[in-house]
Amino acid sequence: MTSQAHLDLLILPRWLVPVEPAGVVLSHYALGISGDKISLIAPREQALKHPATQVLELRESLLIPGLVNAHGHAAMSLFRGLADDLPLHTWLQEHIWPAESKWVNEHFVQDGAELAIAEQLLNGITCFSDMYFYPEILCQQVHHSGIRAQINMPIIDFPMPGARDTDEAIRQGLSLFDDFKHHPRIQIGFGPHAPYTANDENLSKVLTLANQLDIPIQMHVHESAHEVQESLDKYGQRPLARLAKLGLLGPRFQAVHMTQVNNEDIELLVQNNCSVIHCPESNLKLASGFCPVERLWQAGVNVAIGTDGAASNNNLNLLEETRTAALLAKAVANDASALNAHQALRMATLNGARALGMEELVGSLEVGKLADLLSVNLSALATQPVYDPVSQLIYAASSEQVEHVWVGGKQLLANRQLLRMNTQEIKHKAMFWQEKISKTNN
Ligand SMILES: CSC[C@H]1O[C@@H](n2cnc3c(O)ncnc32)[C@H](O)[C@@H]1O
Ligand SMILES: [Zn+2]
Repeated sequence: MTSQAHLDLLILPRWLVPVEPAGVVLSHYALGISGDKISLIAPREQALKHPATQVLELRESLLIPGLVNAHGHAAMSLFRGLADDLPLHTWLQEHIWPAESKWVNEHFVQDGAELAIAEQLLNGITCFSDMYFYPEILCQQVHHSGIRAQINMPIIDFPMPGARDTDEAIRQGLSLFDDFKHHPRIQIGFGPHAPYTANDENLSKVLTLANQLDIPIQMHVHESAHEVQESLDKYGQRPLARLAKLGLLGPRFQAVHMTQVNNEDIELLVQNNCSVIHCPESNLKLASGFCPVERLWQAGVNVAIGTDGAASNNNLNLLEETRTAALLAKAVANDASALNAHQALRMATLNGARALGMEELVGSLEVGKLADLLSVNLSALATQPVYDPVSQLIYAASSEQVEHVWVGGKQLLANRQLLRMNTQEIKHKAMFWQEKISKTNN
């Protein structure tokens, strides 16, 4: 587990959980970073023989791969708390879509994305996937903040902020791809919103281009029973079966939500090697339904975790989301052994990276992978004593215990301080939007 490169940083945590191999907890190991990559994982005493520019001793901390938030709508953080306690369709059609058509512009997306990126870094998220209007603005924010992201070009059958129609949105997606195809931390994908907002013709166009460019497709699918019934009435098919017939399903297809799942759906997901992105808190809050995580996992489907937007969650806290996923999986499967703590951590890291097509780059602590990682300080009373640090992380820790975060070897959070972002400024901008939106909404 070593290479001969000079170490820019040697981290000495109390525990190191690489995630791959599965279930391993290394005690008194060290991790070395050279440039943007992990170049050493070795027992502490052996690692200390390597010269390093900087050595960081973390006596009571756990080092893990960066958390991957596999689905969200970053800019919607500015709508956090605007419309609560509503079912999905009322929330979306009577509150969120009207608010978006009124408020969403480049400035909104810039300020909302900044707020979301800061919150995500504070919560140990090193990579996120997003689907929202003005994706070019989000790309700029990702570039400046240092975080990693997959940014999916939104496609929807009606006019949306920033694009008059689908053809314009697709053209913008192609130019975004051109602008960012060599960026070290940004990957572009397509984000057709949902089966009920994308017609066959537009989906076929997206598919052709995604195949040509070899880029992913992320879509809300089977989020509610209502969606499935509407599709049966209109097309005589469940949405997933319709997407399969159109040829959309494949290893680059990310089905977000999947709360309505029968055996034929599982068969389609397995045959096509699709990923499912589970958003338990959004599904609970909007009363959308329950994703059968254990059945999917047992069938061999790659299941990752997403927060969804802060307007339906209402935070971007992947550690909390993972805990909810672990607890909910047990209740849904009626089996306390479903989704154990180690599997839950894998879902929040390596499975997320795999869903986004980044498995070769990030998602686990392995020599040669990019140095996307975080330390969690387990010294708090709430995480004592430590029999198994992964159990403490998933079932007991708060994200306030996330202490340091690195993306591509660059430290972005140090002792809970954001190094490249100004939290006061971000807060003031959020308050400005809240005042502006409240004034006309009341
Ligand atoms: C095409 S940009 C994204 C679009 O999706 C909306 N949205 C946010 N959360 C959800 C959800 O859980 N289901 C369906 N649509 C959602 C968002 O408001 C944008 O309009
Ligand atoms: Zn969503």
